[in-house]
Amino acid sequence: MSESQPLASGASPGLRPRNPAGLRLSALIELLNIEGDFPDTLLTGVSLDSRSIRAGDLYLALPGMSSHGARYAEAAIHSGATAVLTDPEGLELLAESGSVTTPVLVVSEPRSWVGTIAERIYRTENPSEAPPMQLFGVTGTNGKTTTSYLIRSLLAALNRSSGLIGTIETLVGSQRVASTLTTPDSTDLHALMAIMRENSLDAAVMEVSSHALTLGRVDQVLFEVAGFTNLTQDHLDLHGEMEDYFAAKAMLFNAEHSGRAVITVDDEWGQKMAATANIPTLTLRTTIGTQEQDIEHEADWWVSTASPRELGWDVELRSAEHSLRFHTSLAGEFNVSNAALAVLMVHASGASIEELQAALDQRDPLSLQVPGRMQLICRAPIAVVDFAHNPDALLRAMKAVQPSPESGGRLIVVFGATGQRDQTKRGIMGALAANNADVVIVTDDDPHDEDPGQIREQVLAGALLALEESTDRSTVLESLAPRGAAIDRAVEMANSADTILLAGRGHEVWQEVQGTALALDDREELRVALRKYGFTPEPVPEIES
Ligand SMILES: CC(=O)N[C@H]1[C@@H](OP(=O)(O)OP(=O)(O)OC[C@H]2O[C@@H](n3ccc(=O)[nH]c3=O)[C@H](O)[C@@H]2O)O[C@H](CO)[C@@H](O)[C@@H]1O[C@H](C)C(=O)N[C@@H](C)C(=O)N[C@H](CCC(=O)O)C(=O)O
Ligand SMILES: Nc1ncnc2c1ncn2[C@@H]1O[C@H](COP(=O)(O)OP(=O)(O)OP(=O)(O)O)[C@@H](O)[C@H]1O
Repeated sequence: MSESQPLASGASPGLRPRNPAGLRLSALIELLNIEGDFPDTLLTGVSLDSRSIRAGDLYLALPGMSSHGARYAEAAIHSGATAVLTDPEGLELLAESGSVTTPVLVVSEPRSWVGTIAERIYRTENPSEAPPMQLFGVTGTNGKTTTSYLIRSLLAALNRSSGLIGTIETLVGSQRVASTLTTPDSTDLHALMAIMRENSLDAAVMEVSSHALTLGRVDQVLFEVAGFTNLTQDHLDLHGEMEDYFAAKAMLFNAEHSGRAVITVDDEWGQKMAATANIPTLTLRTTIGTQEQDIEHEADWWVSTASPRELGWDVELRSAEHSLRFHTSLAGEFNVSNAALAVLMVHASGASIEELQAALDQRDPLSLQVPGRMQLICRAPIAVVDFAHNPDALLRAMKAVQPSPESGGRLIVVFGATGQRDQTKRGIMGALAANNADVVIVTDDDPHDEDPGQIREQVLAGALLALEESTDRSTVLESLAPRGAAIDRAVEMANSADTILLAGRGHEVWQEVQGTALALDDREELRVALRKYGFTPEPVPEIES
């Protein structure tokens, strides 16, 4: 690859509100209930990352997993921080360096104060100029991004403006910033919400990751409606066990964080989530074709029919009293679930059935392209780029594009696994691919600092084991890197009846290898290869990522 750039790890969106109320240092000392005799000053911003500090900010020097923020206090002060809040370990580090001259406040658990402090500093000075917004929070292993885009589009069809905070991008009024995290740090999040209020947006739609819930990134954020998609294996590097992963997600369905919930109860985790939630909850069953007699009060709403139309679906969503019909252009049964959840979350926020039905009929708001999510790049062969990067998503994406036996086409899958993340999913994904595709090309995803060859070996080992155990599969297995070469190989092997699925990277345009970001966009690599072998890709959408 010719293009590369150093990674801006921990970089924040860096956007700030115009008129934050700020917080006096004396008021902060009172809030924290600590001693401190410093000249008073108004803190006008706050960050826990020295690289995004501005003049007049409070720098939060927190302990992290790889370092302690106190090590960056000098840089923060150089950038204009007027005070530092840290823990006793941070104080020791500052004393060792001896160069910090600004007021230093010390509490035992500074992380638990981040949300409160950020919320206070970024409160809008004159609330009448910034009316409150409705907040929507979506959590779950898969489907957060897609559901968030669908909610935003449905709100627009109801003439309600909204901002978006998620994996792909942050949309604030007319500004669009590429995201580095799914849910930003609490300090950035409160700043973004303040900007959205200043822009008089009616609502904000946000993805809430389990990392965010665990690390307190959504502290002091009260969602009007929280939604749950599903829970399947991922992120066990952080959470260890599925039970802990569940417990992290469950924090959202608590009165401290949310007013109401819509919970998909297709699997046992969803049912457990609904049983655990201590807020008013609507439950949703999205297994296609569920009938009223099957459901026996197990869910408030269910998908009674979903009929394929082109690549998407015509859907009927029912409750004991009501029904809603909608169309979505999104491929894959899982997108019926995402669309149904989006519709019910907007309903739970106050939109009536009649209003919703009119908007769904007149504006077709659930038909859109989410960048890198089941994105159709070519029709012959069918070539799709998808963000599936965990076992459940990969299986569902393969099922969604599986050629019919009559077509005579094969399914060719290209994917890899991320380095320095949940290693246990690698072999599982290899086995799933071997059992569901005709050709599997194992390649690199984001290896981060791990040896990419070793990651490929682990994926391949799972695939080989699955084939050994199978009596009737003759899947072709290849391992090829770099990723561009694997994509080229997939297209070289394809004929126009085949289907190619590039899974794992979706909208991503940089591949992280040993601290360097290499330019790599699956969609572009695929288009280049398709043209090279004489196929015709679809036109490139106006905004792709
Ligand atoms: C595992 C994890 O979430 N780590 C996050 C965490 O890092 P950390 O607390 O361990 O921080 P550290 O690197 O030890 O540094 C200590 C402190 O020094 C600060 N620092 C560090 C360097 C510097 O130059 N200046 C500076 O001030 C850091 O901001 C931090 O406060 O706090 C940092 C600052 O808030 C985050 O940037 C960092 O996210 C990293 C980049 C990350 O990749 N996180 C991913 C795994 C993540 O959060 N993903 C989820 C879910 C994605 C999904 O669902 O697929 C997400 O919401 O994005
Ligand atoms: N409801 C769903 N159930 C299972 N898989 C899904 C669902 N929705 C989407 N997927 C799959 O998961 C991939 C990621 O989808 P999406 O970006 O909407 O989820 P996400 O929760 O935001 O993911 P991440 O947290 O990794 O950003 C999709 O590309 C698709 O393969």
